[in-house]
Amino acid sequence: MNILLLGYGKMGKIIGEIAESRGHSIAGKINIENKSDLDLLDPSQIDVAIEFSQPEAAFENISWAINHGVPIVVGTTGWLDKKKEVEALTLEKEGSFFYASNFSVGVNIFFKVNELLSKLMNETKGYEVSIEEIHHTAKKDAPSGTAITLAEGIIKNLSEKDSWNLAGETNSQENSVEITSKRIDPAPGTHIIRYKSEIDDIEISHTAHSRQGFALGAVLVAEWIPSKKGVLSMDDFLSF
Ligand SMILES: NC(=O)C1=CN([C@@H]2O[C@H](COP(=O)(O)OP(=O)(O)OC[C@H]3O[C@@H](n4cnc5c(N)ncnc54)[C@H](O)[C@@H]3O)[C@@H](O)[C@H]2O)C=CC1
Ligand SMILES: O=C(O)C1=N[C@H](C(=O)O)C[C@H](O)C1
Repeated sequence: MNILLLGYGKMGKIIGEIAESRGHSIAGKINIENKSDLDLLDPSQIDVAIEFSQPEAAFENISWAINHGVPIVVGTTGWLDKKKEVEALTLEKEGSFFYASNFSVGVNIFFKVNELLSKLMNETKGYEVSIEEIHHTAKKDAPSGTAITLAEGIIKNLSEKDSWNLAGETNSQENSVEITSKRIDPAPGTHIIRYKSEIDDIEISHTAHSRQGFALGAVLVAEWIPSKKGVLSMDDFLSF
């Protein structure tokens, strides 16, 4: 396949290496400095775009791909206020748009464990839930996209919670899941869910040892997406 990399930073570089090692070609490597090169590309020669850039850039890149009929796999976090707009554009243009806050298989298993635990905790009184995420200091958004997905999984199942907030924010309320974001180098991504009570604590965590799992997941989805249409997610891709 011919793969366009929208964003060629830490993630884009690893994704490019994995894609080439699996026999794919790189149609272009777009960064902030050369983003006008997008206009020089022939979209009909691109099988799929993989977007790992930064929060302010994602919407424009995604719109470019959908408007040019290029299926797009998006890993950038921190732009979700525009997701509904992207979904509407995807349906209007009959395009293919895939977003995941986290492409690693391990984290997607962790998402399921989080949902199961929150269902069990909904039947149990006396525990207060919270989320902690730890990432490298170059990360631009907080909380992480993964922490938001975890909070959404809890809110879906725990009847006493209907929102989330960042620790220290003034909108903190009893019905809100508190998320603490820590920035410590070189952490590629750690997420911890805690249920605390006077009697005991229950804790589950996922720790990425490198960016390899995120990058491989994005390439595997890119190989899968060209024959698919619509607004897609890890639930469509994974069989569990
Ligand atoms: N969903 C997932 O599994 C994962 C998501 N991420 C997310 O991916 C994004 C990128 O992460 P990193 O590679 O670590 O960041 P990075 O800062 O190393 O790279 C971002 C790159 O985007 C480029 N960029 C800026 N504006 C652009 C534009 N208009 N068009 C194209 N490229 C542009 C920058 O030049 C930079 O090279 C972040 O939002 C991060 O949270 C990171 C790891 C896993
Ligand atoms: O910025 C990162 O590095 C990561 N971002 C994603 C997120 O915001 O959840 C995924 C992963 O944790 C690494």
